[in-house]
Amino acid sequence: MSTAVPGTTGVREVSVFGDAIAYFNEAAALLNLDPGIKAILTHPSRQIIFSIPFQRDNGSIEVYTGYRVQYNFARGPAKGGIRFHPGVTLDEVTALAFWMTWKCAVVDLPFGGGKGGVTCDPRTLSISEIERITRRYAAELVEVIGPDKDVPAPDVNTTPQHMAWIMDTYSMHHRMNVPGVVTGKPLEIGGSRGRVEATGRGVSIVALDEMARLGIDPKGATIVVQGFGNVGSIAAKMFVDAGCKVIGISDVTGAYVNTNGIDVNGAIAYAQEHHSLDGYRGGDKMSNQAMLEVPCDVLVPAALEKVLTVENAARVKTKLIVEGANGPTTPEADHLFARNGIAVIPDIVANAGGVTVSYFEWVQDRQGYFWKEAEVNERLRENLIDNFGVVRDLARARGTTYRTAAYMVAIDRVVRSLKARGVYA
Ligand SMILES: NC(=O)C1=CN([C@@H]2O[C@H](COP(=O)(O)OP(=O)(O)OC[C@H]3O[C@@H](n4cnc5c(N)ncnc54)[C@H](OP(=O)(O)O)[C@@H]3O)[C@@H](O)[C@H]2O)C=CC1
Ligand SMILES: O=C(O)CCC(=O)C(=O)O
Repeated sequence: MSTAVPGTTGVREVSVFGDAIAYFNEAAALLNLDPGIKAILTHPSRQIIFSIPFQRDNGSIEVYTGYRVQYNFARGPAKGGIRFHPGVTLDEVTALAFWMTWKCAVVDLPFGGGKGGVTCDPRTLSISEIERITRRYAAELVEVIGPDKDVPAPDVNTTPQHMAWIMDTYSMHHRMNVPGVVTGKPLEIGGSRGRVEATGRGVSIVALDEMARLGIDPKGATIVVQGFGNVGSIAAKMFVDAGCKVIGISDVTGAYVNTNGIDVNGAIAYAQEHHSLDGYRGGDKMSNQAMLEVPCDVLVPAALEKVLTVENAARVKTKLIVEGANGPTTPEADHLFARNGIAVIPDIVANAGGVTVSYFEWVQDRQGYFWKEAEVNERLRENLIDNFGVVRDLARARGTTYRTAAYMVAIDRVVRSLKARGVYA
C-alpha cells in the first residue's frame, strides 16, 4: 500500500512512518485536534542526513550514511536512541523519533523526541571500525546534540560502549567533560545504575500489572519473547523472576521453543559466550514467524518493526501483547487484535522504562549525585504504573484501545506545551 509520508520524500511503499501516523490520526480525531496543530505534529522538526567516511582495518575507505531526526522539542530537548542496522532509513528513523515524542510525553518526561541511526551491518565490522564510525557520527552532530538540545542513547546494536565513545568525542570538541550529552553510559563515566536493565524491567512491570487485571496468575503463566538483546533477554529474565514460564525466545538466527520452560539464565549465558543463540539446544528450533503463533498467555515482540501484520495476526494465540520493540504491530493487525479481544500494551508505554531511567541518568549527571539502584528501580516502577494508570482510565472512559488512549494522553500533553510556548514562536 502506498502512503503519503509528511516530512520525507513523499509517497513510498510500506512506510514505517506512514503506519505511525495512522495511529496518531486515530487519537487526533478523538481529540478533535486543530488542523494547524495536527500539521505541526505530523512533520518532523529537523532531519539530518550525513556521510560517515571511515577507514577499514585493511586501509580501504568506505562511506556510510548517518541520520538524526529531531522530531519535536515542545516539552524539552530531543531524546532517543541510535540504531546501527542494515535496515536503517530516513523513514524508519523519522518514525522512531515520532514515537519518542509520544513516549516521553506519555510517561511525563521533560523531553521531546529524537532518534538516530547508521545504515551498516555491525556483524561485518571490527570493534575498532565500529569505534571510528561512532566517533565520526558524534563529530558530525556536535553542534546539534547536547544536554539541552538532543540527548542520544542506545538502541538496536548500540551499547554503553558506543555511548562512552560519543560522550568522549563530544567532550573533546567542547574541551570539557559533558556526561549529560548521552544516556545509557557506563557507570564509570556518569551512567545510571539500573539503565541497562530498565527497558526490560519496564516491560515486565507493565505486563505484570495488566496480567493482574486480566486474572492471569504470573506463577506458571506462559511467555513468548521475540528478540534476545537488551530488551528481550532482560524482560525474559524478569518474567522468570516473577514466577512465569518463558516458553519461547529468539534472535536473528531463529526461535527456540520449550513448553516446559526455557532456562533463561542459561540462554543468556549461551548468547553471551557465542554472541548469538545459534546452536542453542534448550528448545526446539523454529522460525521467528512460527514462534509468534505459539499459544501463550503473553507475547512480547522485542526485536524490530512490523512483525505482527495482517498476514499473521489472525493466527496469534495470546491474551496479552506487550510491545518491547518499537512499532512491532501494523495498524491493520492492531485492529484485528482489538476485535479478537487481545489486549495490547503499546510500545510507547511498554518500552518506556528505558527512556525513564535515561531521564534519571540525565538528572543525576546534572546534579553530579548518583542514586542507589533500589531508588532508580522504585522511581521507575512508580512512574510507569502511574502513567499506565492514566492511560488505562482514559481507555475505559472513552472505550478505546490502550494504544489510542496512550496517544491521546501524549498528544494532549505535547499540545499543552506547544500552546504555552506560543505555537508559531
Ligand atoms: N535498548 C533500549 O533501551 C530500548 C530499545 N527499544 C526497542 O526494543 C527493540 C530491541 O532493542 P534492543 O534490545 O535494544 O536491541 P539489541 O540490539 O540489544 O537486540 C535486538 C535483538 O533483536 C534480534 N533481532 C534482530 N532482527 C531480528 C529479526 N528479524 N527476527 C528476530 N530477532 C531479531 C537481535 O538478534 P541478533 O542479536 O541475532 O541480531 C537481538 O536479539 C527495538 O525495537 C528497540 O527500538 C525500545 C526502548 C528502549
Ligand atoms: O533511553 C533513551 O533515551 C531512548 C531509548 C530509545 O531509543 C527508545 O525508547 O526507543
